[in-house]
Amino acid sequence: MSTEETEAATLLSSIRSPGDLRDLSTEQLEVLAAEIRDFLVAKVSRTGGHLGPNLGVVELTLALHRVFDSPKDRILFDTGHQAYVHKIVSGRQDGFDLLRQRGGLTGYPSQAESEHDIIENSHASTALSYADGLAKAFALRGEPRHVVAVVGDGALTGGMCWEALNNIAGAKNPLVIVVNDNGRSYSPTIGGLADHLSNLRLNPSYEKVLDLVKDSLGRTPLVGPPLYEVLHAVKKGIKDAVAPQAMFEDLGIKYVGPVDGHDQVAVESALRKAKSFGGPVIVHAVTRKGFGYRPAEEDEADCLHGPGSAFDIETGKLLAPAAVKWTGVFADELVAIADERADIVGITAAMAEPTGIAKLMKKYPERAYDVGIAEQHAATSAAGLAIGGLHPVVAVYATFLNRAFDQVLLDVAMHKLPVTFVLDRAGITGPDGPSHYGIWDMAVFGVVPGLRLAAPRDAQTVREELREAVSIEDGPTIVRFPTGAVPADLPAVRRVGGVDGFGGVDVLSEHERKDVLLVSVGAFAHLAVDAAARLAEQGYGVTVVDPRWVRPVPVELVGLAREHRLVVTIEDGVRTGGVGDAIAKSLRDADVWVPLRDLGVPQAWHPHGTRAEILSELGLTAQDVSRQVTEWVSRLDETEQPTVPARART
Ligand SMILES: Cc1ncc(C[n+]2csc(CCOP(=O)(O)OP(=O)(O)O)c2C)c(N)n1
Ligand SMILES: CC(=O)[C@@H](O)[C@H](O)COP(=O)(O)O
Ligand SMILES: [Mg+2]
Repeated sequence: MSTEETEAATLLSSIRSPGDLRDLSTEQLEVLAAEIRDFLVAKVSRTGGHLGPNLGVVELTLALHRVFDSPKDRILFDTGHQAYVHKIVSGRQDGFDLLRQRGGLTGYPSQAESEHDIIENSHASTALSYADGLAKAFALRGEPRHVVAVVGDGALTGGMCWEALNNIAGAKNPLVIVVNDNGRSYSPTIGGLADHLSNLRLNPSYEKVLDLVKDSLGRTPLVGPPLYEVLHAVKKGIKDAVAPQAMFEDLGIKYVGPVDGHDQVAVESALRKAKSFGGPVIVHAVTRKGFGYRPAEEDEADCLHGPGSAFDIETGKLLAPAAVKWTGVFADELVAIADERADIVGITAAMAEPTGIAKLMKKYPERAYDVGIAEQHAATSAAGLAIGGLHPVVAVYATFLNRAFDQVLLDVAMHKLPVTFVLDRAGITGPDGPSHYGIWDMAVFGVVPGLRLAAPRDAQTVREELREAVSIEDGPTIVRFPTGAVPADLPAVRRVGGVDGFGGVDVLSEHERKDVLLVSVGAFAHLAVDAAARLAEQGYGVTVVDPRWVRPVPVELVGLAREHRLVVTIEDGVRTGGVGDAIAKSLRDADVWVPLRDLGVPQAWHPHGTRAEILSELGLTAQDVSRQVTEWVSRLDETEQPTVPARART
């Protein structure tokens, strides 16, 4: 290893807390930045994670921790997916081998991991609101502590940011907002704000001219520097003409920038200026997502925003073989439907590729809208589209629709509008942890009057239920499915009920005995059929059904329940208020008193890990379900006929 490499290797390993950064020279910081980038690529290429965003904030994060004194000063990261460098410099380098893995580092800030961390919620556009509140608290308590919020240009398209900016400007508390402007969410950031920012960021003419002048003048000692200052003033003039600071400064928020987010000295200088300003101030840092790692810089789709698993360092390509995913099945069927119906349009909240809307956008660009990270707007804009005679399909991750409950309830459902919400990543997702778990939708949206919710079990039912959903014209529909590869198709042995191609309950497996009606929601179908087979080996007869449309509860389930001794439900969602609860209520309302036991996700904050690990820990496996049902049925045997065991009964 060369001396420089030896020094580099010891430099990063010598950083155990942010304080270790403060005495480093500019040259050492350059070496450290390179060392951190190597570290990020080496580690994330093995675990997967948010590589692109973190490569883009190396200098910025080092500058933040050199200018501010965390944790006395509080540094907040919006969304938090770009906090790996923050973790690296705050004593957690050793944890990266288990990044986003069960028992290892989370992929977002974590108060349990460090006193330097605050926001654990990975939902975008929240940091400025936290910052507003923190700054008010420090002001009220008379604590001279700085608050710094790092917010991406994508997150800045979220409505909460503007609610916060309005309050921050009004409160006038000292507060530093760093806009980490890399011009992208996943894909290029959309909207008027993005255009404004990009006008400033991407106007290479005077930037390059200025750099050229700066270099050449620097070599002419007498005339050089003063003339450069004059030119710089000219640039400021140009900047004032196009820069968005007018928008911010009219609000009462000072604007500093734009500053090259990869120029350590420039960033630190801007942050120091902001720190001493004494009021709310925005530092506009222009960065590049994936900076310093060619496969990320050249990745057109999303600059290697978040490879989900290990990838080849040379190419950035995932090592895992490509599988047919739920998302792909949805995307293909959506385009097929759009081919047939001109009224179908798609909406994404800055996640066209991850949700599959990109496929519709590619074929019908005029019929697919990227609204930015703005799920509430997406829902109500969809209401507008529906009123205008179209049938919008809003594709978001299940967890992100939580923030649009009011819009779905009162803007869409109360007006009985034909809007279809496709919720990808529904249920336990895994590596992104509790704020990404899409476990609330069947409970939360299940109470919306007139809303119908479907949970497909395989590719065939995704196609079927998506078509049923877009055929509904008198209210909203939800189609929800989990992350990952879609399982093999599981055809029904028969369908009970259903009218005109809508609804009906699929029987997936049955037995001559009718001990248990096992109601399997969505992707748990294979698990349920497997559990039933295990129970049959013990002599218990299980009928496995897939309700398909789970909210409101299909009436057919009441009749099926009557025929059995016990009803068991299993769902990839919270138990409280979930499908099991709703079915139990339906049985009571129908005076059907068959006992019901519901399996699902307990109402708690569940850790990150793989989807399989977390489901196993929750007892949501075929083996656990069959064991649990055996226990329940045995108890029934005892209460019904204490002396004659079930198996001996003829
Ligand atoms: C409410 C919400 N919607 C969608 C997402 C998914 N998401 C995660 S990161 C990201 C892009 C964020 O872009 P930006 O804020 O510019 O940060 P960058 O990745 O560019 O650093 C999105 C859309 C989210 N985390 N929260
Ligand atoms: C930070 C964020 O919200 C997303 O980038 C998320 O990590 C994507 O998860 P998937 O890997 O399921 O697409
Ligand atoms: Mg961005």
